[in-house]
Amino acid sequence: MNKSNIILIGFMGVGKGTIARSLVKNSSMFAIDTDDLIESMENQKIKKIFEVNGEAYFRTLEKKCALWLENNIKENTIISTGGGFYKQDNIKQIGKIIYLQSSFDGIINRIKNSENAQKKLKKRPLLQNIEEAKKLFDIRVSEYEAIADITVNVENQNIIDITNEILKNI
Ligand SMILES: Nc1ncnc2c1ncn2[C@@H]1O[C@H](COP(=O)(O)OP(=O)(O)O)[C@@H](O)[C@H]1O
Ligand SMILES: O=C(O)C1=C[C@@H](OP(=O)(O)O)[C@@H](O)[C@H](O)C1
Repeated sequence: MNKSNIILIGFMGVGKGTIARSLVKNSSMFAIDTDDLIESMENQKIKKIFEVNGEAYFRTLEKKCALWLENNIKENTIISTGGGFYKQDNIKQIGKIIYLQSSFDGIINRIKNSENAQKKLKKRPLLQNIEEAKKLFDIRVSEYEAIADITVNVENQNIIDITNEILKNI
C-alpha cells in the first residue's frame, strides 16, 4: 500500500461515508469527510446551508475545503466526499481517486429499504426530486468514470467485500 491519500467519489448515497468508516477499521488510515468539514466550517447542516445560502454558495465552500485538503492533508488519509466534490479542479492533487459505482436504482432502493430511510433522503437537498436526481446522475456518471483512478462496483456488494477490494488495489 502506498501512502498517498485516498478520495472516495460517487453519487449521493452510494456509500462513500460508510466505506470510509470501514476502511478506517481495517487499515492504519484515518478518515475525514468533506461534508463534515463544511458543516463544521459553517456550524450548519448541509440541508440548512442549501436552504439559506443556496447551492452556489455551498460549492464555494467545497472549493475552500479542496484547497485546504491539498495544502494540509498530505498522506495516509481517506477522504470521503459529497457527490459533487469531484468537480474541484485540484482533486487530482489531493490523492488517488476511487469511484464507487452503482446504478441509480441500486442507490435509491438501498436507501429506501434502510432504517431511517426518510431521514437519509431528507438530509440530501439534491435527492428531493427523484426525476431531477436521475438527470444529475446521468450527467455525472461519465464524469466520475473519467476522473477515477480506480472504479469499484458497489451495487449489491457487502461493505467488507468493497473494503477488501479497495485495500487490495491501493
Ligand atoms: N455496501 C453497502 N451495503 C449496505 N448498505 C450500504 C452500503 N453502502 C452504503 N450503505 C447504506 O447506504 C446509505 C448511504 O450511505 P452513505 O455512506 O451515507 O453514502 P454517501 O456518503 O455516499 O452519501 C447508508 O444508510 C448506508 O448504511
Ligand atoms: O451530489 C451532490 O452534489 C451533493 C451530495 C451531498 O453529499 P453525499 O454524496 O454524501 O450525499 C452533499 O455534498 C450535498 O448535498 C451535495
